[in-house]
Amino acid sequence: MALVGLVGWRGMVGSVLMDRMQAEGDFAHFEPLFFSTSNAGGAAPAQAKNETTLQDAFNIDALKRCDIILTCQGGDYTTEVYAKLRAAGWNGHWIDAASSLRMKDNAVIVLDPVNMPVIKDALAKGGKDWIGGNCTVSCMLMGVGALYKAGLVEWMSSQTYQAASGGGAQHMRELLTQFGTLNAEVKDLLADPKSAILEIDRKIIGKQRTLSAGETANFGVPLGGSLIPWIDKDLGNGQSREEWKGMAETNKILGLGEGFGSAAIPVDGFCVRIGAMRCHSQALTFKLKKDVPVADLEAMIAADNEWVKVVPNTREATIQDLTPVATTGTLTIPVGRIRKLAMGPEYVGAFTIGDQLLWGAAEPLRRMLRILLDA
Ligand SMILES: NC(=O)C1=CN([C@@H]2O[C@H](COP(=O)(O)OP(=O)(O)OC[C@H]3O[C@@H](n4cnc5c(N)ncnc54)[C@H](OP(=O)(O)O)[C@@H]3O)[C@@H](O)[C@H]2O)C=CC1
Ligand SMILES: N[C@@H](CC(=O)OP(=O)(O)O)C(=O)O
Repeated sequence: MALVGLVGWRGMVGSVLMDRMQAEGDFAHFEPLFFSTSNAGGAAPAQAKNETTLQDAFNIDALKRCDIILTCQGGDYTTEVYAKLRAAGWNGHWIDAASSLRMKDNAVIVLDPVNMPVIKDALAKGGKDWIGGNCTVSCMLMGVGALYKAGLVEWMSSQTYQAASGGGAQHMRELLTQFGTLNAEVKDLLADPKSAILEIDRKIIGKQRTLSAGETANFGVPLGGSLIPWIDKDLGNGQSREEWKGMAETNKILGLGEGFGSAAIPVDGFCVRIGAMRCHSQALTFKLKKDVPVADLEAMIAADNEWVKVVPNTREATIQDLTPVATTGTLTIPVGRIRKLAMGPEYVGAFTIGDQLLWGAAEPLRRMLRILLDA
């Protein structure tokens, strides 16, 4: 039975992964070896079989024992360990949630319902590095990948509404703390139905502008009752790194662009942090290569995979089924608001949502592990 090293299993992404692996019976297919960066020698979780002690996640000899390593520990860990491990002669499979290795030539961005042919091709050529995609990109392609697969997309623009969880657990806590502080500021006024709304508004903006450093330590500015139109690093060319990933990763996942000897499809837009908990939403604008009826587009999207769900473009269906609240904790990828735009018959709009800890992070990794184990 393959020995699979699990690193980062108790973090937020790792915990979602462990839950999914448990639910799918994955542990029956391998011998797990649990690692820790902070508690080597401690007790491994209940899923451990023969190896019940936590291994040191920085111990190259311990890591070298594994046939496969799956890490959700983060980019700093990958940067510190991966090269040393390969330099020490380890030739196993490396599955990783972090972005560090994604754009390396020998790495495949894994999203098998969308790019199984790319994965199979790399496997046949001896590929060993399998990296999860950026959460917005993975969720978007799970929703509207059908249009790309059909070769219909001339370009796409995405405007994202990204949840606090994308920053990590502390960001989710900070958002809720801010909401609590704001509510407390106007609690008495809210309880009085005769109080003036502009007085409430004045007190809220006053509080938002004077939140303590501790209450904005993670986002840097207030997010509760506001938004932040910048995610990840400043690339210095007007684009954020999160926005850059949209085109770079979409094309790499699909096996398009320079590295594959074909033209890349332009993808660009703005990435915005909003006060949702763990679902990333996106408003998409497509320029299609030809005029395709909306009903045909809906049918193609609906038939693409078992998780995508076309939401009828009506008010009632949209507000019920096309929200982060409806989507959180599920593998369903709703796609709605599909309609022709005023710019012309080739211009199509759509809105899609995904749980960024499931399809956005843990699920593609879990599935890649099963692909390797079942090969
Ligand atoms: N958050 C996200 O939305 C996404 C994250 N990713 C990638 O996954 C990586 C991990 O993200 P995420 O899971 O959010 O990170 P977390 O901060 O939740 O967990 C990372 C590690 O922190 C350590 N840790 C320290 N204190 C605690 C604690 N109280 N509870 C749990 N773990 C603790 C654990 O390591 P140990 O057990 O060794 O101490 C854990 O594996 C990211 O850096 C990123 O590269 C990818 C896609 C989306
Ligand atoms: N940057 C994403 C989360 C993430 O971890 O992305 P990546 O895996 O591309 O670093 C967000 O903040 O919503």
